[in-house]
Amino acid sequence: MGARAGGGGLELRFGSINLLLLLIFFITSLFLNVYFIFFFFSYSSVFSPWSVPGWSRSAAEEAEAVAAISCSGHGRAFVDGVMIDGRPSCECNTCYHGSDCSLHSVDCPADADSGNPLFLEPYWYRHAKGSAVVVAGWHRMGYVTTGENFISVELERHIRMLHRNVGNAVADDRFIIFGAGSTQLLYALVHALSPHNSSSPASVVASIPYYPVYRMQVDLFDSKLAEWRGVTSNWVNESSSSSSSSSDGSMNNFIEFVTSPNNPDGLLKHSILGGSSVIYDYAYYWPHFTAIPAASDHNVMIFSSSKLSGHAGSRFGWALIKDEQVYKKAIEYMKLNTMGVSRDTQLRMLKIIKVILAENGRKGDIFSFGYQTMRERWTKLNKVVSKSRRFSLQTIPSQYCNYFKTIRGPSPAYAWLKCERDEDQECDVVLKNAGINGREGSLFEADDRYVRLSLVQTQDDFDQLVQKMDALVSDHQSISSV
Ligand SMILES: Cc1ncc(COP(=O)(O)O)c(C=O)c1O
Repeated sequence: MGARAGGGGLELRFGSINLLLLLIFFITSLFLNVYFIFFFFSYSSVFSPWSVPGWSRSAAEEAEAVAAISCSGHGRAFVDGVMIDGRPSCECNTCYHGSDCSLHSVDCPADADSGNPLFLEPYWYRHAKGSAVVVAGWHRMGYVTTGENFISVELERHIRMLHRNVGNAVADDRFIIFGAGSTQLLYALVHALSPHNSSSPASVVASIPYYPVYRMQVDLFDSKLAEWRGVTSNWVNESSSSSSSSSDGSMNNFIEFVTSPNNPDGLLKHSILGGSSVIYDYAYYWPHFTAIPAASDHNVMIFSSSKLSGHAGSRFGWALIKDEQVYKKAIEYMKLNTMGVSRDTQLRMLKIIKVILAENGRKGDIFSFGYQTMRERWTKLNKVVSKSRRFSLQTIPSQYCNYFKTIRGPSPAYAWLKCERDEDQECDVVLKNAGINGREGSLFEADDRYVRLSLVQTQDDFDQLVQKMDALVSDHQSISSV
């Protein structure tokens, strides 16, 4: 009995060991199964990594945490900002400082110099949700994208739609190229329009006052294909007579830049030479800055997101081109120069243009917002400047706008201020002494009695400009009344 009982105890012991082994085997197998299933879903080529939910969550959380950093309404923090105390620091507007941009320097000069289009920043704050883009680590790592010549098919389609909706340019049945800002396209098109089989270079010209980068690029690249020849009006007779007289095509090779509305004076401009090689720079041909009298339909038209949406930092521009040969030469230039525009930029611009299109025509769309902001600024500055006869501003006529379907007043990107007194030969010095930094007329090959004042920067920049201008004008009034 005892022996049997002992044998039964042994059996029981073996039974428990078996059970334990079984349990260990079961747990190990469970663990391995979970591990392999996880591995399979995470790294298998059948199920891509983006099928793992929540992979963008930490990036979104990081972006939202940085957006929540308070910079007192006088600055902003960015995810890639300089880190201080473990978080990105505030980047303050001009004349504001301190860790949260709350301190204002009264003696600081107003910055009306640059064309930095931050007047549109508040619009994008309002549309933060719709305009956010998630860029995965593996997003379009290769050189290619959906279309030929490194161009996104969808972005191209949306750009054409945008022109159709705004009515500022004929974009259908036109070739399109993208550039790293319109800056890159300016010279790409000079190159493309230059006759490659002529014995002498094309003459590149523009009308005073003109955007100086045209001249600077032609001079810098110093190509045997194109040469800067200065002011368009000097060549009117030459270009019309030369076309018949020259056998090698030397003097009729004019490339004329036309900026409309013009930087710096905001006026709508047309070609003077009337040739076929005219580059229409339409960086500002959007309802924020001008009435849109008609859809333009020229051979070469350049646009820029910098002044359309305010995303100057994304460096994106495009050109609409009628002639296939010109297009091919421009594409060749772009291929050798940068192999197209950053695919990350194209992704971001697609989203931005989608938001613009979705809002298009609604109350508060980007064009209404842009026009209202620029119109208010222009009206305010005019009121201050008109208090004294020492200064004057350019006159821009009110005009019917096909976009707003009404006659609208001027809302230029820049004030082209003139010092009217004989002794104020250098207007920018007069302004500098009053704490206003503008851009002197001679930079645009105009008289130094003129200064360009930027109206497209932050509201803080504009407020400081108006305040300093008011003080200058009031000062002059009190002196002249003594
Ligand atoms: C008339 C004009 N064209 C072109 C540009 C270049 O713009 P972006 O290279 O930012 O597109 C500017 C910039 O201010 C401009 O004023």
